[in-house]
Amino acid sequence: MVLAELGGSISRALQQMSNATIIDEKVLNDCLNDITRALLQSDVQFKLVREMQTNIKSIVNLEDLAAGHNKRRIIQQAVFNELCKILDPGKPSFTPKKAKPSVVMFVGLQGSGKTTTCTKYAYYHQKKGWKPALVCADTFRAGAFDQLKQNATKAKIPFYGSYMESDPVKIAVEGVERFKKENCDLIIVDTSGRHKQEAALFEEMRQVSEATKPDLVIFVMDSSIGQAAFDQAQAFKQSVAVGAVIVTKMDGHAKGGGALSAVAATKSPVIFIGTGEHMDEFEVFDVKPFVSRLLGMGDWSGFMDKIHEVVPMDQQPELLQKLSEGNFTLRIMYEQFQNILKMGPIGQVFSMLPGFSAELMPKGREKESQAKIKRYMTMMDSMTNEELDSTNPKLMNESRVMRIARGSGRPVREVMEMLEEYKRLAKIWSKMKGLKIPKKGEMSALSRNMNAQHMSKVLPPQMLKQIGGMGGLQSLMKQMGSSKDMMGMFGGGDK
Ligand SMILES: Nc1nc2c(ncn2[C@@H]2O[C@H](COP(=O)(O)OP(=O)(O)OP(=O)(O)O)[C@@H](O)[C@H]2O)c(=O)[nH]1
Repeated sequence: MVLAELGGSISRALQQMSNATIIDEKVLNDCLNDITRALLQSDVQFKLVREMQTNIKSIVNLEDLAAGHNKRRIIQQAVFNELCKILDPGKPSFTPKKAKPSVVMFVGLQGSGKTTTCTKYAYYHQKKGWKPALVCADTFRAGAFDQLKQNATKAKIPFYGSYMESDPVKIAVEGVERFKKENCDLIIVDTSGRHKQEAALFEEMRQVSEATKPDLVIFVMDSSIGQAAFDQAQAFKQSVAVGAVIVTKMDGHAKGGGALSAVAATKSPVIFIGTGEHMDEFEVFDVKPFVSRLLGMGDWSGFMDKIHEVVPMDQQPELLQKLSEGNFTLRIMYEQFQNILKMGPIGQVFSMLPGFSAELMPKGREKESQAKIKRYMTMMDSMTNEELDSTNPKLMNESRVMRIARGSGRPVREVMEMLEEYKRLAKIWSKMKGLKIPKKGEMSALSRNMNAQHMSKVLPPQMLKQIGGMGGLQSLMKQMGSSKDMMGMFGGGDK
């Protein structure tokens, strides 16, 4: 996401300043001007940037800098604090409680990603043991109900809506009542959008809100709207009691700075960000780790959380067993691809570690490899169970390859390429053969080394070099304390 570029620009400005032999007012001003420019280019509202610049200048004491204190740290800390201040409205949003019915209403312009986000929000909670339900009160856009129905069905979430009824208030009330009776604890109401802010939209929102009395109204904003973010967020806040913000499409070319403006305009926190079209491309938004990452200061807890979140713990012992027997099948490859996709581009995950920035992965490459993984998965979707579970490379004869190519609509060349990739991975994983499976809490040095060895083959060479080669990787993994977490990244574990 382009916010990484903002982080890079700020880091460069700080670096340039700390390279200067004498820090005088001019050097400090140049540094702050560079930071200001970077923020404006990322669509942070002009007024906010101005305020921030003034605040930093009043906090940073030139004498401290001249006295040889760590200049970079002092300014970085001031920038960190100011960015956190903008993103933290000072009070948390309403948090629904499990097993107690809450109504959450979603509002936003058409195309902001509202309907998709409703389902992502429901799915996120469902995975955590909630009983969510979706109500489609969007009677304005033809096809809105079908879209919600499709998403909800895929995620196995109960839904309510109507093809005949044109009154959104009536549908919203009926849906909320029904799901309250069914003991759902998170009732999500998707409302209509319009292409632009207009009176009819705001009036409809007010009516739905009055009739359903939501515990929380979430404003969904497309991160690519740029400098318009502040005014748009403010307009919604003036019509309904917006209590939280979700910023979508943070994976795209959006500059993302609009998130800061939306918080300032609504005085409500960003609670999640959307990072893709898929159901699980949705991340909890935490101010400090986010800003920390932005400034290249690392986000240790985010890294751990991400890994824990994507690794299906219940699958780990079974998987490790198969690997220790040397059985790396296409199905296992498919499941690992699923993990990688859930985790986000690997470079993005590594950017959460101190000292690693998203710039480490050549820009654009992560997307490319993600798209390739998705293509491979499409081809594997056309395979039979026998093919997916076999460890016999000879099974994949010409006619099978042709059939898979036809079934998935991909060229034969790509199927061959995917099978080559499988062979490459199978070779790497074959090193796990004979690995003694440690009992819970008994992660041995041997398995730790195996992990480091395995990781060294999977990491892009330039990343491995940056870590300090094999030795660096091993000590990094030791520092992380639990090698289980690193194992988990590739689907293994020490259960
Ligand atoms: N890349 C990316 N696309 C997203 C994200 N969230 C939503 N989208 C896409 O944005 C488009 C619009 O999303 P919808 O959910 O239909 O938008 P909406 O705001 O509900 O639109 P209306 O129902 O017409 O008001 C769809 O193609 C979604 O797949 C995201 O986080 N990243």
